Amino acid sequence: MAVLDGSGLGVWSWDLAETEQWSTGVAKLFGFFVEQIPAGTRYLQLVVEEDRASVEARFRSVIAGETANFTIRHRALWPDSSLHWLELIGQRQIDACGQTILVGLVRDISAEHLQAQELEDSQERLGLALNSVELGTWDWHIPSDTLYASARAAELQGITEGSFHGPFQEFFSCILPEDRSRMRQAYRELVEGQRRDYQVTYQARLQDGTVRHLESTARLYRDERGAPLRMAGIIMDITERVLREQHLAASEAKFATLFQGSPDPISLSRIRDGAFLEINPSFTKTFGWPPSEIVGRTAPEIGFWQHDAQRQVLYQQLRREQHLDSVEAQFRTRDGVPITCMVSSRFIRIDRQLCIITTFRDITLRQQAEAALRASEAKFAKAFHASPDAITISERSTGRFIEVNAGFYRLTGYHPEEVIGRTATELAVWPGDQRQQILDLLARDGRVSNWEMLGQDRHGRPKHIEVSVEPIELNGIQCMLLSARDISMLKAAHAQIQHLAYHDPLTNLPNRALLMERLVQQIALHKRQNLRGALLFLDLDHFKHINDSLGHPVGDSVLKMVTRRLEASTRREDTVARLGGDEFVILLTGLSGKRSQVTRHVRDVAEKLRKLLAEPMTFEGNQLQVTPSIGIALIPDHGDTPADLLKRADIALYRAKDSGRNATQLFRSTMQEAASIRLQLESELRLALTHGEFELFLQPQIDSASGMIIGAEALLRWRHPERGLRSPADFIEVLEESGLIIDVGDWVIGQACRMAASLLAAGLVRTDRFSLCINISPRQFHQSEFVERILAALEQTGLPAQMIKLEITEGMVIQNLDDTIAKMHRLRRHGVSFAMDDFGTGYSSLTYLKRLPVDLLKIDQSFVRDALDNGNDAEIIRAIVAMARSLGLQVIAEGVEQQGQLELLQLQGCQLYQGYLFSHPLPFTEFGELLRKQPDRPRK
Ligand SMILES: Nc1nc2c(ncn2[C@@H]2O[C@H](COP(=O)(O)O[C@H]3[C@@H](O)[C@H](n4cnc5c(=O)[nH]c(N)nc54)O[C@@H]3COP(=O)(O)O)[C@@H](O)[C@H]2O)c(=O)[nH]1
Repeated sequence: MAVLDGSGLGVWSWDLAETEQWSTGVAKLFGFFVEQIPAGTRYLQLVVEEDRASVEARFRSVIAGETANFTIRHRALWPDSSLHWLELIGQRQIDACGQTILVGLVRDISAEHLQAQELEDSQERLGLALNSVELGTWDWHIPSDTLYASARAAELQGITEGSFHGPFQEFFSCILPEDRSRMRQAYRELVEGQRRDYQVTYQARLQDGTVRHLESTARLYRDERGAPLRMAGIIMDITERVLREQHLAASEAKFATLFQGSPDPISLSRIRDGAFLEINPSFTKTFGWPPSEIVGRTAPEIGFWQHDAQRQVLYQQLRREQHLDSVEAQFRTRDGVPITCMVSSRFIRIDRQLCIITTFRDITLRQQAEAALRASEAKFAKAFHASPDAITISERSTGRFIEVNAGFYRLTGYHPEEVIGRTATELAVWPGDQRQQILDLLARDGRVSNWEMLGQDRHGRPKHIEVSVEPIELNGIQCMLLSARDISMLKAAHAQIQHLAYHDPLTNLPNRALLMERLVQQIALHKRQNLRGALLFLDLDHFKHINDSLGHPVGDSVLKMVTRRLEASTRREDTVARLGGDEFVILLTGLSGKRSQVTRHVRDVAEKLRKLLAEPMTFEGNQLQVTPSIGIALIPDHGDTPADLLKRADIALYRAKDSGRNATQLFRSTMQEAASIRLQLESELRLALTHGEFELFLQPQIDSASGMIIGAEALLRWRHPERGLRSPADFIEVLEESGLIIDVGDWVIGQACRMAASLLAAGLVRTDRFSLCINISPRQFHQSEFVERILAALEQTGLPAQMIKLEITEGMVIQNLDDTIAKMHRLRRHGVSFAMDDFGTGYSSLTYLKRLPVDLLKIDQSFVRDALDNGNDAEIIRAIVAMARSLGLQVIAEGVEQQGQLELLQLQGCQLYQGYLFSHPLPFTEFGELLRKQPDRPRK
């Protein structure tokens, strides 16, 4: 007992007969010496009042036999008022007397209790702290797979009945499958020592179906062998944070999408140093800088702003107002192109840096468009007021004038102030329903272009107007912009042109075009009505002579007189037309009856006309007589097209002329054949030129005094593939009439020059002793570039100009004397000389011969032919020779076939000659041979 007392323990016993025994130790444990405890003091009396009932209840339950052993903890208030915790560990026993007693050992557990209390307090505080941050705790005993989780942890895991005690799997059963493997992996790594801490986030699906985001952090404890023993950790609800982060991420994604996808340029720049942090693709597209060239640099560095002062002003405004909204500013692109933008800016904090986000809207094009619009409006106003045309703007519905220009005054005589507010109807500028017509056209086509109308001015004077109308909208009112041009003069001019196009200016008769139109109509009409008609093709015999000898004014008067006579003797329904020159056509229409009757009638008319025209005319006191030749074609007998009828009347006319002129001739089909043959010849000649069937023969010209060849005449030959060599006498006329003589003549000139140049080069001739005569046709000579052609041929062949002599005829000269003389002089200046061919057969006028720069006269062979028998011809030869001598000209006779003719010529003083007597025209090589045989031929 003393041992127990010494160790601070006491022994207490209580027999239920009310006797309690205390050891000294027990008394001490209650703060007394044992002798201080009065006899009969009960254990319960020393227990603090608050614990007494529970201690007693416990005793009673033991006594009642509910349990044999008991441990009771209670407080005891010591006499010094200090409170102590005691533990009574006892037992129900049966003593020797067979009585039930309670025996117990008492010890002071105040220190233990305090410790436990402190632990409890500390746990409570921890619990409170964890609860306050809503953390749950868990502790897993790994070997036994027993997990303890706080109520909060359990609640977070979706377990609602307070704290959890059970297997690990059960606790974490609510984790979504996709997170489980991550948790396992983290645990594995923890166990394997790859990581020190275990921290996983996962999602737990709660019973109501909602998902909660949780984060669990834990530590692993190992036993002394290092095997996993325990894992303890906390669970935290991070749902709000995750959702916030997700929201933030979504918002950032949205921002990034907007930033990247914005059609407007956006930049993000840092306030601290003004450096660009980011730009979007549209910025690059608009301003040209890629991010790599701009990020980290400032606007002034890259020269972004056109005016740095503007940048500073706007920055101050942004600071003041905290925003900039659609402010206009001027920038420059990477290439220095100025751009105007509307900018909007905001401050924004990114990564704890204060930045400015700015959006730009390029309005350069808009501004340009606006400027263009303003310019266009100004131009329109200028064009409106300065236009020579009358321009009006009027309301479409009412016709009221809103604006008119000065041109309107010029057109109508109305001043703008008299017009504005009034309608076209009131002013009667568009008589009738013409305005309505315009409106209808406008409704149908959307616009009116070049529409001809008849307007009138304020005095009622009619005007031909051409209008164009465009619909326009002015201040929401549908209007029309009408421009009107006075085309009265144009119309008159057009009518005049039309008249001129269809009439001959000299006689005012219908011309060929009008005749052809009328013919077309009449042919159709006659066909329908089974009528007949006739075409009389008429020309004046030798009219050219009148023109040439009496001059063009007289010729014109003759033509006018002929016109008057023709018009006077034909019906109104007939047409008298002039085709040109002295060619007239009379179209007789509406003839009925048999062909023979009509033929007779037409012949009579033609004969009457012939006689009428053949009557003398008096001009300025001089009497003149012209006779016509008339060819007749019957409609429809001689053709059903204008061209056929005209051609056949022409053929008949040709025949009338052929038969001696001053005659009328009705077309017959046999005449057509002759015309066809001529046509055939023309086409063959055309081919002959392209096929190279033409040749030049040379006929020597002789000086009878020396017997030497002093020149030659180049004469054309056609080597026909079937008909052999043909003389130009057979075809020269066709060449002339068809115009082919131009091309053939060119060939002749070129070939003659080549031949002469070749003879010269061969040393067969000398420049000063030989000239080659080339026949020139009237048509050739009258080409405007005739001189140039001759000179070109000389240049191409290198032939000295004095070696050619151009043969012209009197008729050719007389057609246009001044032009002829001018051309001859131009060629003469280059050394070309001229021979007058067939002299004596035409006018042989001394007057013009004196003016012409001719060198040689050729006596026509017709005089030479009969000179021996006909004294008259011999006399003519003598006169020509005398004339040549007096004019200082050379003279040569052609067609000399007989020695007698030559002697006569020599007797008359003509030494030079050409003719079969000496030689026929020869091919080039033979002519060369002839030259070679000359006794005194020039040496090279
Ligand atoms: N525009 C061109 N006219 C040319 C050209 N070549 C010839 N002609 C002209 O053709 C007409 C016919 O010429 P052609 O048949 O050659 O007759 C010429 C001589 O062959 C012929 N002649 C010469 N000597 C005699 C003779 O002794 N007796 C005789 N009966 N005839 C003879 O005379 C014609 C030459 O005449 P002319 O020109 O008047 O000197 C004729 O008008 C040629 O001019 C040509 O290239 N271009």
